Amino acid sequence: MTRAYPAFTLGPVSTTFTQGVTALLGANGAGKSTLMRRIVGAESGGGTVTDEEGHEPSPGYLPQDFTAPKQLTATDYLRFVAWCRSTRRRPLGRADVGRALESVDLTSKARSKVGALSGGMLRRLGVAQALIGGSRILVLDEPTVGLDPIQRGELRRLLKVLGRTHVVIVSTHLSEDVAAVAESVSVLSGGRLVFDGDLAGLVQIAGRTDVTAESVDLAFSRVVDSGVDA
Ligand SMILES: Nc1ncnc2c1ncn2[C@@H]1O[C@H](COP(=O)(O)OP(=O)(O)OP(=O)(O)O)[C@@H](O)[C@H]1O
Repeated sequence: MTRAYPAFTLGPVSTTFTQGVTALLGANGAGKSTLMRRIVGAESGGGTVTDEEGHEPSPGYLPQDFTAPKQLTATDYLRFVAWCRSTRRRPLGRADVGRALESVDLTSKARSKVGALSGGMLRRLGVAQALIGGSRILVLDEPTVGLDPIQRGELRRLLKVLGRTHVVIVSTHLSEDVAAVAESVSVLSGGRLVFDGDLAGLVQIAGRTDVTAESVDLAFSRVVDSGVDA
């Protein structure tokens, strides 16, 4: 797929995402959010995105600038999301909201106002809204950014759990996130895919077998410097 802005071009990017967590790694401005918006259909451009049956998917999406109305309770907000995503064939309601809150470990905050949630909880609420509708594909744009180490740890654990049942595509520029949660990595540089494979294959590029933030950093620098398309 492609997307051209006046001063930036994404792609052509051709890749396949599978069940588990794939980290989309890249420096600021590498094109991660643009690629994610193309995947979820929030941005037009060249090429197509299809699921395994060849249909256009409707992934659950956590945008980078996720917010929710502060005066609503977590439940009321999610019920509104469920109502928006309901179709005649598939009405969504109370049970779907309950399941989404449980999945992100926010059941105890169901009646709390959005404005009273911590940054980490708000981000988990963002993941909960992405789960409403039951898509197997989750596209999460920098879900750990701005969180403190404890909140980041909680979110990483959540991503790992979701990766057991979903195709989770998560963008980050933190090599710690990649080392902690990803099975696969797609590295973007200047709008081009310069690595696409499993985490062990990425660190091998730096001559390493250990998966740590340091080995990921080293390999990331190598693939970005080489600039060879994946
Ligand atoms: N709507 C737009 N119109 C014009 N240019 C855009 C638009 N959106 C993004 N860009 C440009 O495309 C490039 C890639 O942006 P993008 O937000 O996809 O990168 P990113 O890797 O997600 O960066 P970050 O990590 O900082 O969020 C940037 O140079 C940005 O200025």
